Amino acid sequence: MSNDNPLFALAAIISSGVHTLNDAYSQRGHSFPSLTEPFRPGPLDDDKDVADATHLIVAAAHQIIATVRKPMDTFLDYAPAMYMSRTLGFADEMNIADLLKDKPEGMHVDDIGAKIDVDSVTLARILRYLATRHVFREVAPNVFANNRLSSFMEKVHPIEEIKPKSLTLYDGAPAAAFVGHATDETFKSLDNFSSFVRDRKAKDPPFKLTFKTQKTLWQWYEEPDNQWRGRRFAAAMKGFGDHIPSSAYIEGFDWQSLKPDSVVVDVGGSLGTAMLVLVNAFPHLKFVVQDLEPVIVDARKFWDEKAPELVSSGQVSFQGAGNFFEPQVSKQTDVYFLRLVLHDWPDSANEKILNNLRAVAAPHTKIVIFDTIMPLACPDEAGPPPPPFPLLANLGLAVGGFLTMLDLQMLTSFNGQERTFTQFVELGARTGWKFEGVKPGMLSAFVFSTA
Ligand SMILES: C[S@@+](CC[C@H](N)C(=O)[O-])C[C@H]1O[C@@H](n2cnc3c(N)ncnc32)[C@H](O)[C@@H]1O
Repeated sequence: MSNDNPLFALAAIISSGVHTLNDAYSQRGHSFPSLTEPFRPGPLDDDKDVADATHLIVAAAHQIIATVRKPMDTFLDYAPAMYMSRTLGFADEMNIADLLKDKPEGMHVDDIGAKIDVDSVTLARILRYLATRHVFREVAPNVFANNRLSSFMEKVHPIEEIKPKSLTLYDGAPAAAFVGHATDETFKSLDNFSSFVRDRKAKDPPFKLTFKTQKTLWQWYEEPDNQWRGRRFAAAMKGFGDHIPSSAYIEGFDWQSLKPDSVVVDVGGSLGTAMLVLVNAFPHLKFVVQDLEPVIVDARKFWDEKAPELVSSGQVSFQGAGNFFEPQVSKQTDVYFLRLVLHDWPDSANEKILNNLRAVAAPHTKIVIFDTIMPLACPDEAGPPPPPFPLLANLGLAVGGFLTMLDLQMLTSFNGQERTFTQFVELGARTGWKFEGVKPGMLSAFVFSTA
């Protein structure tokens, strides 16, 4: 069987990847987690070899489906993908995963429907749509149970304590938080996606057009009725951040080279979760978490719980007056750190943010930017090494899938974007920052010095 043949080559990638996963788990005395059972954290969840093999399997499996399926069948799947968003959003709103928690035998739709006051026949149709796509399981006719995917949407609070729209509803529940965020404010914003893209002069993103506001998403989250949504967004961000290995932050910059008591300012830091990694690894440094005031209120609470001793010793401090479009209040800082900040804004806004930092920089100041690098779907000399034939250069759904989704999410919510390597370097050059190097990864670390 020739591996020049795309179908055989894809099948071989899947087969070899499955062997890698199986070997990795059996060497640890485990079997690969079952899709049927609820999610439990496992010893290899963050293992790099497992992640690499998984990427290849996912990229190849998706490509083999696109190859063998009749084109019309693929469009019948892709075009109505909104039902996936809507049914997931519904399951989250109705806390169905929480209702099914610890019930391996499942619940009949009559009982679920009675609990959430929804017609059981319609409910069965919704849950069957999801179960067909491996979210929930239909264990007997009209009886549904959690599986590995649906259980991952459980919230932390017991079902009887869940109150819709409460501030802490999504704390510690990143999957539910992401589902809620994507299927609520983002999904609604898509009503104006096409008109925004077709209007070449448009500055206001679909989000502003849909919600008829001049506020940014961040300012909108500060409104009393939306604060729970802002907190939900922070929970989703934290979940994403937790998937980035600590080594990415530790190795992304030569922190050890900084003198004792050097100051690192986390600009637009939200809760400052990235600083939690750095403060433990580099206790000779001081850290300041900067954001808008309401966010800093939450950040203080987060640190008071996680590491109160670092707050009382002054090693970690907070600045609520950290609007990055105003002159920077922490002047001549050693390092300004920006994680997933620049992708929220168009180039013009990024120029203001970086110019404001440049205006108060000392000659030795560095900026460290953690953001994604947008990979192309075709071979690219500036990109990562090419994957095995016939996979797409960005590994299709496995890697490019997330990044292209995030890029459109940024466009929809903020008129922001994920940027290519060259776009970052040029942005620095336009704002007085000289590119020094990049450490590529799930989040890449760009280092710039004063030009
Ligand atoms: C995508 S989040 C990234 C948060 C954090 N850096 C992280 O990686 O978890 C962007 C952050 O920018 C903050 N932000 C938005 N507008 C801001 C402004 N004008 N000044 C300072 N921070 C702002 C938001 O509150 C939010 O916490």
